[in-house]
Amino acid sequence: MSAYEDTLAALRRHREENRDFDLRAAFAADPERFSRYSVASDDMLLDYSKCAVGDETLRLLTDFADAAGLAERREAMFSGERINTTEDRAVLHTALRNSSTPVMLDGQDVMPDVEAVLSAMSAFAEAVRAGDLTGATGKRFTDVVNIGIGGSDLGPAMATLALAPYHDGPRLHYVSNVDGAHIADTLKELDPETTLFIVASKTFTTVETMTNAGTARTWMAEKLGSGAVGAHFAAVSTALDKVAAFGIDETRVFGFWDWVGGRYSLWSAIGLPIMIAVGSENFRRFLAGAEAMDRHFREAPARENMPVLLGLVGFWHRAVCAYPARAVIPYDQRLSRLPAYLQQLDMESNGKRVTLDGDPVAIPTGPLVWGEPGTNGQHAFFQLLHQGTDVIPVEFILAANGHEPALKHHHDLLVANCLAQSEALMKGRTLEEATAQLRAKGMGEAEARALAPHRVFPGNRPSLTIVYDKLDPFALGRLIALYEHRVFVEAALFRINAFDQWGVELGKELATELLPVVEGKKDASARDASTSGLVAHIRALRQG
Ligand SMILES: O=P(O)(O)OC[C@H]1O[C@](O)(CO)[C@@H](O)[C@@H]1O
Repeated sequence: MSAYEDTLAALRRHREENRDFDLRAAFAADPERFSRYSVASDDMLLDYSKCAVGDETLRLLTDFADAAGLAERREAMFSGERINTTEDRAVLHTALRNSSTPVMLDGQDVMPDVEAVLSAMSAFAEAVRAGDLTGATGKRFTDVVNIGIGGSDLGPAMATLALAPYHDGPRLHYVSNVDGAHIADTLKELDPETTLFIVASKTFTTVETMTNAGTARTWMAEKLGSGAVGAHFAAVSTALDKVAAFGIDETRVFGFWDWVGGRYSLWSAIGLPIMIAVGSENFRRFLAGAEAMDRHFREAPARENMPVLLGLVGFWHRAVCAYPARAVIPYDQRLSRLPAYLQQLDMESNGKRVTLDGDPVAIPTGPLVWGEPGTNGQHAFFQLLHQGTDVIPVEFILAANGHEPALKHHHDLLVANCLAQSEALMKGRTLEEATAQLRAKGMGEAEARALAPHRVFPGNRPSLTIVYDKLDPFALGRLIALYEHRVFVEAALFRINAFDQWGVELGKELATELLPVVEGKKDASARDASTSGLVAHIRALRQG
């Protein structure tokens, strides 16, 4: 057996031997449990003491990380090796927020290009913000519409909302869905004279984005004349030839590189709408936060390293405890798009079924990631987290301070609720406690015994909590980079390639084949019975 298989077997044995691990007992036995199983860097704290791990678990997990070659793989990423082997690409999103050393790729420093694009973005963004760059009729831009999908949408959309207190530029809108409702509802609110479109697509071939961009171009031409269109469009892409073919002037095109994965691209020119919203200085602070996390990830020893610990605990829950999902619950309304963003980051990266060598994986890989902000989630799905039959580890994210000092009582309630949920998941409520509570309310013995089982919480359910001072641009950059690196750590332990996404291809190919069938230009008889039955039903409804 290899060291990897050996340590995995040891981890599984350890899990079996500790099946009855009880968090309540662990806290009762060890007053130091919180300080032992939490780690801080500046104002950011990661508390994983409410997860069923101990020193031996962490020793085995770090041995496993060594056997999986985590440290070597991390170094390979930072130093520009082509670790995305199925696409033969380097993975260098960390270079986009690097402010110090040269970053070499194939013998060349990529930093001058990175800096040049950042400067061009800043000049463009600041001109839009100041009203120096205007639409065709000379009016300043009041609204910016980003047209993109996946990594060309979710990151900027999430960050724009997260940084709302810093948003002093034009209004931002995000159109992603090919459903015409999305662009129609957006355009309804807009004045073409004061609207700027950014077409954001790494490949500039994505059908949703190209369709929406075409519709936006037609709308603009119909409203202001075709000569006006150029002044109202900019683009972000790695495929500069395709942008030129679409007709966007090269002075309004911001490039990036194939070594930036779509879901890791909000630090690149894909972040242009964020910069227009909050200004280039705040965008630089956002990058600086990510860079601080990069340094921490690269340098801190495993037991003090937040992304490593988050990844080890995530791996423990998924691959050893076999929990199918994890919930990410930001107690921050402005992080309400974070779960959707993390779904792409995590599930498109680690939803893989073969190893780097192409062999079927022997362990479960990336979990289902989902969530909603607290406290809203409490009134929706927390019932299942507390009393459902599956154990779903929860990740709470919380700022100590809000941006509304006049509404401090709201923030106090928010914090109390967040802490209450992790306490409730851990402590639960026994049958005896539930029965006693009902008796104390004056309920008769028979009724109390009948109702008490419904009020039992098993408890002993794992959660971890990330706390920081305030959600400012630096803190957001650090938080996103923390999650990026956690995904990296888990991928290294799963021994999969986190940087390709072949699983999205088949559906795209079939959609291309099905379009003429839906349009009625081709008959559906060659499809399976279900698909052709659905096509027939839809056609009948369309004719009726
Ligand atoms: O930026 P593009 O090339 O339009 O791609 C959008 C998204 O589509 C995907 O390729 C998946 O279909 C994502 O990885 C990517 O972020």
